[in-house]
Amino acid sequence: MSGIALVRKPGPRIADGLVTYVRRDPVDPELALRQHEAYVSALDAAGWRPVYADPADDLPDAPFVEDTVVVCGRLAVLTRPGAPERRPEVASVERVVRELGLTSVRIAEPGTLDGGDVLQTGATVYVGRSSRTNDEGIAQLAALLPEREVVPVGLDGVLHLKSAVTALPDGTFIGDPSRVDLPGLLVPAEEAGAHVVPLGGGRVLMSASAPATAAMLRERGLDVVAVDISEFEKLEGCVTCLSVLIM
Ligand SMILES: NC(=O)NCCC[C@H](N)C(=O)O
Repeated sequence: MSGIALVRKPGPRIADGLVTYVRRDPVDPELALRQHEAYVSALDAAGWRPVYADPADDLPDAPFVEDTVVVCGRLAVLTRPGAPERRPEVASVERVVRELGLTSVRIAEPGTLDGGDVLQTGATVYVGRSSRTNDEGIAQLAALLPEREVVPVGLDGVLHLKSAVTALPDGTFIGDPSRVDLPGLLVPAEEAGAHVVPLGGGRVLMSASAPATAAMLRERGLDVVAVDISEFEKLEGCVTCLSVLIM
């Protein structure tokens, strides 16, 4: 597999990132930076060349780049994040996607959309109706992707759709049926086991905090690469939200 991994380094204010559904735990910015480097190295080793958005050290949640852009083929849909304090993250991501030659379009007020709510699999795009993503944002995304079927999904008690469910390379959903309104879920052994980044072929990236789920997926024949992202998990981040993979 070869493509680009859009990422952004965490800054010194990472510990001030938003928390919504979890209690605030202290975050170590130095450790976060080292974990981020290892995360990027794992993507690079799997053939995803890192491209960095400009540092945004005054924006604590800026390393969670996934929320700012949804890439579908050569189209980059710049989001309008549901949390107003995250909206200034988008401009620098717009510059990068333009430099990469993607066509960029945007979600406009009063729509809100976080990329963490968007799960693409085949020709279907599932979008979580969350505290960050509203119906107007979902309608705008659907209008921007006329060749895809956009399916809204109800959520309960989680930040984003992909906090609760992702898709394995064969299209099987892995996630928590008590949190997300989707049928036929493979239930992970740990909460973080719901977060899988397909890296190409049978290889997937997962958090080191889901070892039993990793074992389960290895049993299914997948090649699991695990990375420790504890500092980002304290801020409700997961392996999916730290990058946007672009073919
Ligand atoms: N896509 C994601 O799961 N993003 C995680 C964002 C975490 C950040 N602290 C936030 O609340 O926006």
